[in-house]
Amino acid sequence: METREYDVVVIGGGPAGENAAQYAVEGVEVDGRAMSSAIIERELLGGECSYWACMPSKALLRPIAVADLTGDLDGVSTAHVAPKALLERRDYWVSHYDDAGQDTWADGAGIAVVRGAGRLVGERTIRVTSSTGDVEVVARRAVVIATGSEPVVPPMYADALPWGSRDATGVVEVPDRLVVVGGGVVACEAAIWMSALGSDVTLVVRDQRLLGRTEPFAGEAVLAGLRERGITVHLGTEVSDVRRESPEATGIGKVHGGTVTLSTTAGEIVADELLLSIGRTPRLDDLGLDSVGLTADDVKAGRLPEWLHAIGDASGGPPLTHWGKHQARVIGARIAAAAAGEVAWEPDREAPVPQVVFSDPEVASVGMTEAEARDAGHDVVVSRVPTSSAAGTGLLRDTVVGDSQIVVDASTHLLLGATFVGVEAGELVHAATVAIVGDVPVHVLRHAVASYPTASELWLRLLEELPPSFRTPPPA
Ligand SMILES: Cc1cc2nc3c(=O)[nH]c(=O)nc-3n(C[C@H](O)[C@H](O)[C@H](O)COP(=O)(O)OP(=O)(O)OC[C@H]3O[C@@H](n4cnc5c(N)ncnc54)[C@H](O)[C@@H]3O)c2cc1C
Ligand SMILES: NC(=O)c1ccc[n+]([C@@H]2O[C@H](COP(=O)([O-])OP(=O)(O)OC[C@H]3O[C@@H](n4cnc5c(N)ncnc54)[C@H](O)[C@@H]3O)[C@@H](O)[C@H]2O)c1
Repeated sequence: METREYDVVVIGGGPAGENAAQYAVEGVEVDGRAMSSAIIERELLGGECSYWACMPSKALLRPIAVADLTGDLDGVSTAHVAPKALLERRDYWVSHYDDAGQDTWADGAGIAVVRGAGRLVGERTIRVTSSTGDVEVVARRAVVIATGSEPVVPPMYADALPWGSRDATGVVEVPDRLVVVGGGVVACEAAIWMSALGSDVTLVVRDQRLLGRTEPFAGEAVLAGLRERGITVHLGTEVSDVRRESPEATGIGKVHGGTVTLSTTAGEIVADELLLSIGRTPRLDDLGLDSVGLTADDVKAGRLPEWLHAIGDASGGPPLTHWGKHQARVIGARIAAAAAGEVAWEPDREAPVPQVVFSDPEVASVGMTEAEARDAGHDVVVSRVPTSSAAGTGLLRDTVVGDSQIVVDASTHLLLGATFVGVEAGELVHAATVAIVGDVPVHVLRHAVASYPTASELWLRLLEELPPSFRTPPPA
């Protein structure tokens, strides 16, 4: 069998893996020789994010948001979604499911791409299996696991061949009636584009609220937004049985057989397709972890030998592209520094994780919710204002919905968390991320002047709503 050797070998070419392969070796020379890296990829280079997750979902949601906006702005004619053109836009943004562009990028960055499924067979050694035969790939210095995650499908659902997120983002046949199980991020985003494409959408949510990890007021605003679109949402509803007439694996985005019937605590729900979106789990099976004496739990807990690293969804951390890419930069710098006999500089604590949900209204958050901050023992002060309450936000639409909130530590005046709901939420949250990472107390943040009339002036409103004692440093 052919053996190839590189300094760094990354299993999985999603956004996390690609960044790790680049950062671990870029500009690094050891013993007068440039460091080398390889990515092992069994599907499309670019990963879930590029073809079946972030890119297609956002490509579908943006025109819908723009059409909605024109319906809510005097002085402009209302635009309407054109389903065929919307799917063509999706196809453009996923490069028609062709990864030639990513191949060109890897080539330009000097990263080797080994096609096939990678499996550890010993320390720093990976067997890559493909239709053209097996190759052994050896890492001189480090192996990075970046194999992503896959949707959770409990046995009760498996025989019905439900849609997963790949089917929703890759939709080809629009079912007349779509039932979505789950009330998280995928459900709240996919319900919007499936409804805009013409499906009659029903959400079945086990919890009493949507987007359970965010502030309750955010989930309430998204619930109202979905219902306003004519989407039915059953909260606090358990599914006890799933039946489907003639299930058939017809392919991604096509209807997978006959009528689906769900028995639920809200009654029987009949639909033409079922989208199951109840979370994802790290993809660590079939990776040969046992060959090096490890289990999936070791990977998720970070109990790894010094030559092995895990990043992105596979690491069990927050399953978000930007977080995986951040981990890749940190791990990449560690590998590069170690090769040079140095230790990479890192801040003394982990960065807060921001997330933007591209629902309607949009929800963006970073750091702790109020409840999480109190549970962690902080004495907190909270400021919440309507997102419409700055001139800059008010001007953006005729109807600005949602609230925005900051959570502040009462003794240090440091920001612990922030949540924005509504227009420009995804852009407004970055200032909060910067303030948290930079330890900027709110009495200093007041002096970061936002231009009038921009959405960022909402920060002024949030800071003004804090008690006056938060305008000067806390007593020593
Ligand atoms: C519908 C949807 C929308 C999303 N939208 C957003 C968003 O807007 N913003 C955001 O931040 N996040 C979003 N996410 C999450 C985001 O997609 C993931 O966090 C991200 O893709 C994780 O990147 P990764 O590199 O860790 O893994 P992946 O992107 O899953 O890539 C892993 C790669 O590893 C390959 N692989 C796996 N096993 C092997 C093996 N044994 N050998 C070789 N190759 C292997 C796979 O083929 C894949 O290409 C979304 C997720 C979904 C489902
Ligand atoms: N804009 C974005 O950043 C974005 C968009 C889509 C997905 N994602 C990522 O993808 C991940 C997966 O998304 P998701 O929506 O599948 O998961 P999620 O964790 O966001 O939501 C899962 C939902 O399913 C429910 N649930 C869990 N187990 C259940 C069960 N057995 N029966 C019924 N309901 C159950 C939960 O209560 C929750 O409502 C997210 O964690 C997110 O990080 C991010």
